[in-house]
Amino acid sequence: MMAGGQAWLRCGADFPGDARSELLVKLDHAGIAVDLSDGVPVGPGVVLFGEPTSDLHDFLRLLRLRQDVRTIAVSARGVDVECAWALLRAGAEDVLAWDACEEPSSMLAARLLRWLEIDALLAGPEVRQRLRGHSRHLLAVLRAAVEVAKFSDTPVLITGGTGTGKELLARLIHDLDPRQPKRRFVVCDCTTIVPELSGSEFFGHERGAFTGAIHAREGAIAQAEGGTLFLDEIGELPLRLQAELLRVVQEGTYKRVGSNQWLHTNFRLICATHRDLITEREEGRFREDLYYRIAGCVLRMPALDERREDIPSLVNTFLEEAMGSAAVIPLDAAVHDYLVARHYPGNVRELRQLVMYMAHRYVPPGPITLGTLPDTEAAGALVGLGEWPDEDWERAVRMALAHGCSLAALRSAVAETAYRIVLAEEDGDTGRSARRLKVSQRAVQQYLHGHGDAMADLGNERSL
Ligand SMILES: Nc1ncnc2c1ncn2[C@@H]1O[C@H](COP(=O)(O)OP(=O)(O)OP(=O)(O)O)[C@@H](O)[C@H]1O
Repeated sequence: MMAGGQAWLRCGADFPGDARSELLVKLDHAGIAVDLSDGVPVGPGVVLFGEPTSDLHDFLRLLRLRQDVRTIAVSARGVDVECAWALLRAGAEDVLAWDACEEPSSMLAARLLRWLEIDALLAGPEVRQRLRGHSRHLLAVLRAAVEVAKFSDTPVLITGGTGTGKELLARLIHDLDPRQPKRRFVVCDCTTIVPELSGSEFFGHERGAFTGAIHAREGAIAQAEGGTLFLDEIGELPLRLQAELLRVVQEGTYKRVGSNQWLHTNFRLICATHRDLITEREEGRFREDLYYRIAGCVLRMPALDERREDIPSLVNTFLEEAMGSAAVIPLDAAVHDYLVARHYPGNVRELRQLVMYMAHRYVPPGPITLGTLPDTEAAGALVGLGEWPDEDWERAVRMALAHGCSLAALRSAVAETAYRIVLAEEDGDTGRSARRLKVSQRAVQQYLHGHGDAMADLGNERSL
């Protein structure tokens, strides 16, 4: 028996018992321990159902809120396409019909084993010590990155704003690449490419190829042979060089500038850009054929504002880095709340610089207090408050009113959203959430209780 790990299984009363038993035997043979309890699922798992009821959809929606859960929904009989899409939208990662598959239990075991392998890598130091954060958005990207690194050599396109960690992610994909022996990770910044040198940075050149080419030189493509070529800011590459790069990616051949000899090459290509290449393509600034060659797998690094729950652990990481100690220095509650709520146009890089500055101003002992923040931050905080509620807020309220929403329903929708956001950002800690929401801890617990009940009910096989 091979070591597989643990998965969960929930089974509706209308799913055939013999199929369920067959699956349990298969998972056992694959080395997967199965959690059949009524508790809240953790990790990868399977929900077996006869009819796609609204309870099933609610169950999937609740699971989707948990970043560590991935679900395959399996119907006893064929599901129509519309129903399959609805289940995917609700939160399932895959939908199968038991009676339409040749070996459904083998398929499920193989998929769960793959997910368990990815989760084990995600939890390992190679990933966790480099890219900090545990938000749903970040974990989804990391999972996809681990999968493409380990199980394919597809070209990867990483998109996202400045400072979101695109280069960090590219290096991770290179390091997880199982190809042996390990070759180089070569970075080529497309903003620094000089078109007049005909891409000599990429292709290399022969001696005398252009004025100033005193010696022959290897380009980035030759240096990346057998390894990874990381083309940063690919959206800035001039159109003429895009055509030359296309041939390299398509045919695996290139010529050094000033040479007639075709050379063969083989490397993993990872590109990054802060631009929207689809718009660039539509507006004629980026070649469509090149886009499809480089975008085998597109990974979007989320902005820090989309994953505020990662801010406390990033702050700790940067404080440790700045102070050279593993001891966690407590943040004053006001500093914590300010850092979590602040807007970060420069994303993680901006947060890192801010924390580095605070570490340098901090005088121990005791927590880090508001006075440690740069003076410019206080001015920014006031501007932020003055601008709220803003146009987006008004538009949302107007829409809700236009749909006939009552004031009571609006109030409860706002409260519901605020509870959800703060609980996610505070990792479910009711004390900290209560403090931020300025309500009693009991109120937060009651909110959770209402939702927890739904989760427990839906986790119960009798209710499916
Ligand atoms: N998840 C993370 N955990 C720890 N540090 C991070 C994380 N994401 C980004 N950083 C840090 O933020 C900084 C910017 O990261 P990186 O250079 O990878 O971003 P980028 O998206 O490539 O930026 P740019 O587009 O401006 O080149 C680096 O100091 C990096 O270490």
